[in-house]
Amino acid sequence: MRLQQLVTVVGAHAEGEVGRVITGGVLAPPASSMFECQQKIIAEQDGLRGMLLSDPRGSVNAAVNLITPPVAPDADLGMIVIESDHYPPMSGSNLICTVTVALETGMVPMTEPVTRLCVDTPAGLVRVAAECADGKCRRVSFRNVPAFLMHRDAMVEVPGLGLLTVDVAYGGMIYVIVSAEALGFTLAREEARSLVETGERIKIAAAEQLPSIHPENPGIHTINQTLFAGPLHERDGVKTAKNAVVVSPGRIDRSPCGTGSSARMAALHARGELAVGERFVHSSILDTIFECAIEEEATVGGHDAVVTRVGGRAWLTGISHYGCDPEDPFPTGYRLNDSWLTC
Ligand SMILES: O=C(O)[C@H]1NCC[C@@H]1O
Repeated sequence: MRLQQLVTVVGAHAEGEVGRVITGGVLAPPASSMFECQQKIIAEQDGLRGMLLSDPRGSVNAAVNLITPPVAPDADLGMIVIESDHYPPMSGSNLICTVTVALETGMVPMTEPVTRLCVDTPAGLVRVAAECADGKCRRVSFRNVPAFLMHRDAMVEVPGLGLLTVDVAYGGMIYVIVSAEALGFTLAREEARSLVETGERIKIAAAEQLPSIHPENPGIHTINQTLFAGPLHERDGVKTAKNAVVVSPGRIDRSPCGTGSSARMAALHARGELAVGERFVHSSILDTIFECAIEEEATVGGHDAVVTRVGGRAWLTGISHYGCDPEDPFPTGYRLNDSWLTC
């Protein structure tokens, strides 16, 4: 066996969404912030994304996360999220996987019944409470970076769909939020392919027509995911909604989407539909749930914002070692769009 770089990856999923975690074989570059660390990885080590998230070693249906030393002095670990087409500043399902893997493999000491950690991400510091028992991390909840609306009731012309009314909100990455009902979707599993095709079209049109830049970090810009929002219901006194987020190049987030949940809460709060302290149960296309709430109001670059908490569970699925034979013709992988849809 001749492998040029041996990368150790622990498999995990959060409420159905695969978020693998690199625990060895990759050194993060030195940087003065996690955002700079992310930018250096994009510039210098992007081959890792191709190698781990494309055929023949991986798949576009997963994300991988690199655990790094933190840059901020009061953080416990750093996290760089690598998705198939994008490096998001933050990701809820990936954070839940990363924390669960870090605790269950002993990279970070576990304290029962609750381990409190601060994770340094390109979006900022995220404080985490991990409920642990008998060596198992049972639930991870995190206080996300502030979420806010960037465009409210904006109009987007989408080829084949006409003029749509959408919101754009930031929850750790930038979402175009569209009513699922208005487009005839119930968010059932059988709709996955059609949701992906429609969602990618909406994302491309909205990204072009609704420029969106984070007011405090202009490096965070451009809509990169579509969130189909199901109707808000109240069940047993608790606000709840289903959603489906389309992750490029074209698949549905299997989890309820942590950053999308924060973005949705910002939009609901702006309309007076979700108050500070009120519970919000967000469910996925698989009917798995994230328990959410708005903890407090905030402001970001003059925008009204909310600080949200999102919680869910993750499970480890295995440990793999990946590498590349020096004669392998596909060192950074390849893609064929037979397994997803491209517009
Ligand atoms: O939970 C989240 O925030 C995400 N899950 C996959 C797509 C987003 O990164």
